[in-house]
Amino acid sequence: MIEAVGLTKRYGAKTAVHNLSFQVRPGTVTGFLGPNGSGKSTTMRMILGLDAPTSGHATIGGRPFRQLPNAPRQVGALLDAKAVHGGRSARAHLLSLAQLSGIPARRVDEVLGVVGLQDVAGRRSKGFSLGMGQRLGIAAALLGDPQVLLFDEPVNGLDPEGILWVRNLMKQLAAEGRTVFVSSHLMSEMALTAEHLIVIGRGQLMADMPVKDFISANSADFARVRTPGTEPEQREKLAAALGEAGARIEPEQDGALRVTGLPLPRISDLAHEAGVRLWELSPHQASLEEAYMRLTQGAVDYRSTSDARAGLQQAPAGHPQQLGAPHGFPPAQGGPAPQGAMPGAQPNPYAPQGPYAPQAAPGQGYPPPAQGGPVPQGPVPGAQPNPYAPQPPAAPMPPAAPADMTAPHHEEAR
Ligand SMILES: Nc1ncnc2c1ncn2[C@@H]1O[C@H](COP(=O)(O)OP(=O)(O)OP(=O)(O)O)[C@@H](O)[C@H]1O
Repeated sequence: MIEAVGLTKRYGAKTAVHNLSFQVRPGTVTGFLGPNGSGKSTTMRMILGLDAPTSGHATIGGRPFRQLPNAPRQVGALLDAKAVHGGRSARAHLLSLAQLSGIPARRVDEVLGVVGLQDVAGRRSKGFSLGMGQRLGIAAALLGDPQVLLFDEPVNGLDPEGILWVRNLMKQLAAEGRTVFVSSHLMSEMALTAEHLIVIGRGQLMADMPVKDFISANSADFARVRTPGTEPEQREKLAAALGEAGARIEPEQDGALRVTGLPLPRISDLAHEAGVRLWELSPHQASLEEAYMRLTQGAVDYRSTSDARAGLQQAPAGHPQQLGAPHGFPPAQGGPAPQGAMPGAQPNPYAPQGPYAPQAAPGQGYPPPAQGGPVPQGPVPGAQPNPYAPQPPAAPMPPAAPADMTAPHHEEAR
């Protein structure tokens, strides 16, 4: 078993991991999820004794990694697949690791077979593709036939067949009674691989639960309800009526309301009784990916901005060009129709309009999210919405970060 207790890591003013406590049990695959920069690798490095915690501690089988007798036989890890001497062949690399740990040389060929690199075992690893490098890293982790395995983003660079192979390998290792801790930022992949999830955002624990509980807690049915965009008071009135009837209401990014806890006919009746006209009342089910994005939305450090292209692409005279949006479609969030759209293109009649288009601030005017989630937090200063990103619903319940974690982020040299 892996255990973290109050694990905290600060790099100067940057808190990478904050007071993280969890257990990773044997016999199941535990997925370790979080957005980029949320502290997954740092946590794994602390578990493996490669980084010293600022406070708290991590143990494997009750002992800190550095106190484990013959650690490579007990713990295997894939942290950085590129951390290989490129001039060495795959076999030579594994042989050197085996020799350092007193592992018999014949084990090298066994693991090369397990990861499917037997035919390229004599090739220098610097010529390996990303996927081959990942396989070599996994081979190194398996070398000592350890009971505890940590994999940091093991499916990076793998093709679909490779991803399936990793998924089955993880499950098989867990079925053999091993402790398998796998990091990823792909919820969809973890939903297929892991039985238990630990989700972090900005170094803090956001969820620690079986995947099936995460699914049932987060992929509930909901209704989307939209009132005329030109009449904000209608939306307020409806939200109040639904709230009184026990619904949970969250604002969606396009100005609609996401309503859980009431069947559609009841919502319709309540709207009618309140004298509110509806422009939309539709049934939905939150996907797991969406649930994860909602959970971690407020804890995302890196957001892309739209590419203005510095005006480099000048439209030829007579052919006005709309940058950053597909021809003929209105911009996201119901802004004005693009000037110079394709001739004959029609505006989207369903696009949200007017003052409702921008998202209402979470927590303003609506009941707070159920289950006492942490305090909502604003977007990264200066961040622009990515017009190409899937549009998750409005901000749910991101965690309040410690003061020093909200400071503008600069990637520091590692
Ligand atoms: N040696 C270091 N010095 C300074 N800052 C660091 C160092 N290592 C990590 N950090 C910072 O700590 C934060 C957490 O990084 P970490 O690599 O653990 O995140 P992650 O969840 O693994 O990210 P990703 O999914 O992108 O790999 C980041 O902001 C990172 O820049």
